[in-house]
Amino acid sequence: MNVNVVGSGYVGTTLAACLAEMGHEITAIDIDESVVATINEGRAPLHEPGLDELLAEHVGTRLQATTSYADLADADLTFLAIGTPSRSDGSIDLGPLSAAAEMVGEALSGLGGDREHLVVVKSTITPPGLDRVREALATGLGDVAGAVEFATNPEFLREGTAVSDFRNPDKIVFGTESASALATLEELYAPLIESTDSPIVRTDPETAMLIKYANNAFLATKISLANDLGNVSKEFGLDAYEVMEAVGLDDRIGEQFLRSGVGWGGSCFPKDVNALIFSAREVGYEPPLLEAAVEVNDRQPERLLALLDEHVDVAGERVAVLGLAFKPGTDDVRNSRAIPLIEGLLERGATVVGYDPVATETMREVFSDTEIEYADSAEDALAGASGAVVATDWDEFAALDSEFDAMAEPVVVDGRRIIERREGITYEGLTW
Ligand SMILES: NC(=O)c1ccc[n+]([C@@H]2O[C@H](COP(=O)([O-])OP(=O)(O)OC[C@H]3O[C@@H](n4cnc5c(N)ncnc54)[C@H](O)[C@@H]3O)[C@@H](O)[C@H]2O)c1
Ligand SMILES: O=c1ccn([C@@H]2O[C@H](COP(=O)(O)OP(=O)(O)O[C@H]3O[C@H](CO)[C@@H](O)[C@H](O)[C@H]3O)[C@@H](O)[C@H]2O)c(=O)[nH]1
Repeated sequence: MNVNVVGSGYVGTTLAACLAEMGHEITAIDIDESVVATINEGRAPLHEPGLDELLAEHVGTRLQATTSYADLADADLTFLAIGTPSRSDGSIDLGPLSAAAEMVGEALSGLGGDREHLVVVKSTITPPGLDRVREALATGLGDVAGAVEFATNPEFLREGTAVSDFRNPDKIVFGTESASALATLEELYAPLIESTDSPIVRTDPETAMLIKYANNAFLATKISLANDLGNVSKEFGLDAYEVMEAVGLDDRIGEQFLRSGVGWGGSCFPKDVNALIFSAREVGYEPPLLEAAVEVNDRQPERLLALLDEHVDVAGERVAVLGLAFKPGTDDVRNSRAIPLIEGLLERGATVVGYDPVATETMREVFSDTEIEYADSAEDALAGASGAVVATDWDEFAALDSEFDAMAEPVVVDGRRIIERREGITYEGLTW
């Protein structure tokens, strides 16, 4: 099939590359010229394992990128994979997605005769927000609004494992309004459905999106519950991981997403849980459990820093922050727990030196070189530091050993349970 993917971020680029791998002809559209140029060189515009290889293979044959919407109508369907960032009140900013929907509508307004086109929202957007996108699309389409169908197909991939998650989904959710739209999506995904046997959920566009929000809300709340229980374990002097590993053996609970520590970050959990709370309040419902999940999460960084305070007064001292990305395997620092940790250290008057294997450049957009220092290695970050705080569970941190010997005061506060306890360091963690 001939497919447009509008928006070439983590989701759009992964979708475009994986659909090309499935044999489809893909046009990736982004307003950012540098993103488009990078893709056309056969490289990913962001760090995502496996994506460079896929793009190198398919760009120039089945996949090309452009900033132009001009040829949109030549395709069978158009995905919208535009960001839906949070506003300060927790609601989502529908501006970028609505603007893109209107531009797509305008580009499709030349559709003539009996030609039909399907517009599929891949972005995460609350059910009430979908009407805004429908309206924006209809505004752009003008007279030919009837020739375009609307559907949703929420995405469940994780950053850092986006390509493998896309290739092996736990489920595929189609939110459609007609049998023909459903048939188009099933034809598009047929190679994936056949190769993976993934369950297909067929529903309406709004329910599909609530499934996405409920999924993320459940996972974020599961981690917050693990953190709440982890804090109780710590206060009892017991090992939270030993407890939760055993709890996770219950099939009804499951072993995943029980790792307690400094909390959840990223471009999705904080944004999506807050958007769900905001939308629920708008229709008159206060969701207490979701509010508590956010509150527990917001408190974890300060709990971690309090452990450091017990050992060192960091005012005027150098403190290493190991890990800047919100999780390993990505250069994304959106809502990374490293951010409140760095803010807390700066408030205490510390000189912060951050290190991350891939996320230094993205974190530089949050904290400039005048606010914090950036080191080229964990070893350099630790040298002369009077404390180290671990914000991300990169594998390489598990191998750190003699590097701690160069610290001025070897106090290591582990927010991710990744550092080996060893002689010569004072180890503190939230979980034991
Ligand atoms: N990141 C994830 O892991 C993930 C997973 C599942 C769902 N989602 C959802 O998918 C959506 C996209 O997320 P993302 O992380 O890929 O976003 P992103 O910010 O990485 O990428 C968005 C891209 O859209 C481009 N863009 C903005 N306006 C445009 C326009 N008018 N026309 C063309 N391109 C335009 C931007 O330049 C950017 O490259 C969000 O709603 C998000 O919640 C994200
Ligand atoms: O046991 C755990 C598991 C995760 N985390 C943290 O939770 C955050 C989110 O991790 P993860 O879910 O792996 O990453 P995301 O890429 O944000 O993926 C989530 O958000 C995406 C965007 O909506 C969804 O598509 C995915 O299904 C959903 O897992 C990170 O800060 C992790 O460090 C923990 O603290 N403990």
